Amino acid sequence: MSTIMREALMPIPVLYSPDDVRRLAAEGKALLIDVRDKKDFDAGHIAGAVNMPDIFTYLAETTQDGLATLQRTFASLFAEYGLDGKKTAIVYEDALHTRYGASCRGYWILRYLGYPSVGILDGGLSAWRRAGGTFTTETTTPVRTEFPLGINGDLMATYEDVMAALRSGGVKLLDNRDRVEWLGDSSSPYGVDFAPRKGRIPGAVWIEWYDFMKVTDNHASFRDAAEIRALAASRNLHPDDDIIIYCFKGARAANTYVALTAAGFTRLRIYMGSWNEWSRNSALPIEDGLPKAAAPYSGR
Ligand SMILES: O=S(=O)([O-])[S-]
Repeated sequence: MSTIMREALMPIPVLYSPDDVRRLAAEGKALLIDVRDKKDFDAGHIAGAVNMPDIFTYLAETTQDGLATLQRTFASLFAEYGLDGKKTAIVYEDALHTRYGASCRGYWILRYLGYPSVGILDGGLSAWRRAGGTFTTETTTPVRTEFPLGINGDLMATYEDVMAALRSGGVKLLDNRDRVEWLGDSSSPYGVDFAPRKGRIPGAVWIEWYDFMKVTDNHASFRDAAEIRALAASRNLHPDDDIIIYCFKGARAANTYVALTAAGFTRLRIYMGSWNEWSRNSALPIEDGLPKAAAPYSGR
């Protein structure tokens, strides 16, 4: 994709090309947010960027307290880093397919918190480098500001929403984790036994998150809208469907959220607690063993 994603179905820009980012930054209209680990950030980043690895590492819970903590934590971090509602927040990672969708998680969290203008560096630093973008080791000291909080609750699914979806049947569940997690051979990307149970949420269909992208010469970009719709349709997911996406902790889900939104899906939520939360609550049902290919949940 060459520049800002301009699908007619997606009027608000989400993906910003390196040129777009360079221009916005030069005009003082962007705050760049680097979601990589500190050591990677320290080794070289885009001038003016701030480092927020917590965007990727934070483990969310979707209880009332968990959501309140998530909102408080990130509103405070973003205030600390100078997000005042006027600047466009541009989130970036190494490449769209190498950090489990971390930049998309940043995008989604900012939208959930109601930030008015937020985008993702399309292709991450891989695209930036290819476009001749420069790097610096100099750090910027952000000026704390007031973060304009206004929760966009329609984007979030809680574990209770997922349970309600299992019972009512009207909502579709999309699991986009890596194959080993879907098959129940591993509980997480952090290790086979990082979480207490392996398997999947009953009735979910699976599309591995990588499949929404194409990779050429190590450079990942989202497939075009028609390909994404066709891929989704192969699992009976259609643009008007009410869909909850989950992964292990919401980053890959956010990457797929961006892909599906670009393809015209309008009723998407992310279950931000995802498998990390679900698998730790033994009262919540799982399907283990080999997938039954989205058999309906039988414990209504
Ligand atoms: O992508 S992830 O949040 O499951 S690590």
